[in-house]
Amino acid sequence: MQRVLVVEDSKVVQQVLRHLAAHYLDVDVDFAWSLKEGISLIAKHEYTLALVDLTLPDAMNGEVAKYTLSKNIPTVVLTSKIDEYIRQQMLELGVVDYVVKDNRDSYHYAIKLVAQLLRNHGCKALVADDSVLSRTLMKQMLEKQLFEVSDAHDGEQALQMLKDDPEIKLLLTDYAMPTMDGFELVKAVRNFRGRDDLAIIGLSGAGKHGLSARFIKYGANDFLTKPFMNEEFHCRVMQTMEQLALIADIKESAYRDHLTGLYNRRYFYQYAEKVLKHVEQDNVLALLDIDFFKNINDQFGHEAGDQALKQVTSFLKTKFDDFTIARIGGEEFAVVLDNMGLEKAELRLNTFREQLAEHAFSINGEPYSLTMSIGITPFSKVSLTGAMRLADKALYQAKQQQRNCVVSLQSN
Ligand SMILES: Nc1nc2c(ncn2[C@@H]2O[C@H](COP(=O)(O)OP(=O)(O)OP(=O)(O)O)[C@@H](O)[C@H]2O)c(=O)[nH]1
Repeated sequence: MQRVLVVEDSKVVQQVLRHLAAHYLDVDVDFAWSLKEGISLIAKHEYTLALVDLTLPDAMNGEVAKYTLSKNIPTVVLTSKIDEYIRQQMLELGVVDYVVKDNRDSYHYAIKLVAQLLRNHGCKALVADDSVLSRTLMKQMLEKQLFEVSDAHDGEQALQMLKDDPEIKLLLTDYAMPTMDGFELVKAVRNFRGRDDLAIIGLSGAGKHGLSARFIKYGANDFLTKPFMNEEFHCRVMQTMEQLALIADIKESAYRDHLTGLYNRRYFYQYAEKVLKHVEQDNVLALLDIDFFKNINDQFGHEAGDQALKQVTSFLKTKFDDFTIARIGGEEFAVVLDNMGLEKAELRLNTFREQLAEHAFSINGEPYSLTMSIGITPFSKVSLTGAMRLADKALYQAKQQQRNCVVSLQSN
């Protein structure tokens, strides 16, 4: 679990940071007022990252940053003033970045920077450059931003590494390289890794006009001219990774059902097609539908119906957390039980059905019981449309029988 330490002596600033951290950071955050308090927290916990004020009443000369860095905690510094001397001092210390506290947005920027660094943590990056010096420098800079970095000495090697490791999320590539230059590399990589999946930043020496535009046309997200300032490198990488994260968020929300947070019908169809294509083993498709759900809406109102749907979702999640669950209709859910034969799946779903019927749900604070009818079918050998048709037919039969039962159907 990631953990962040914030050391800030101003009451107002700490309050603002607490508020922003609660909103943007999904990790444990500890706050300290002084170097002394910071030291005692560091003795107790392991920190992924520290955000510290450069001057504190008991540490006027950046001692807090020196201390966190000496404990190998990547550190972002907050400073109320900046000049070339302070800047150099901080770069020499090895801080990840500094944020000047000169306007209201500074704190917002600082916390968003921490959020991005936490996302970088363990994320894989690749540097492709034929110059050892340049490669080593960029590797170090990326490592400071918490990436897990590997490097390649030319385009061909980089391409192979990207083919072998789909977990690489950032590529920094020089233009001039033997065997395959930066343009060829970007073009080749974009054939199998989209902009939403891999961020690319192109690099080249100064004075090569037009390279930036060509890099971007071939599919790079951004461009840097060498030599670059530490801060420029840092900002470009951060911004590019932030865009990648935003796209991932948009994609994720397009695949989620707003009310329950489960996957939606669109995701379910794409996922199920993938399972069909790639998995040889037995899979079972189950369609689960709440019985007489309309009664809840009619009796207690739509809001209460929504609450019931959320409660059923939580119940489903506790019982099928190893499997993909989707809400594919109003009160209809689908579960793919992959790697499970029909008999075992039927047993498991029957147990679930009994447990659900005995569970005390709550509507407007009053206990309420629910049941579900379930239709299941194996679907390794039939098409998804065929499987959906069969599972739907089985569910219909379950509704026609006594409800609160599992019906299984197989294709001939
Ligand atoms: N509150 C709420 N109700 C929904 C939502 N989506 C669908 N419904 C309601 O779910 C009810 C489904 O009713 P029916 O199709 O008659 O099914 P049922 O009452 O569960 O009866 P059986 O399925 O035959 O057991 C309708 O009243 C819909 O308005 C939703 O997101 N929230």
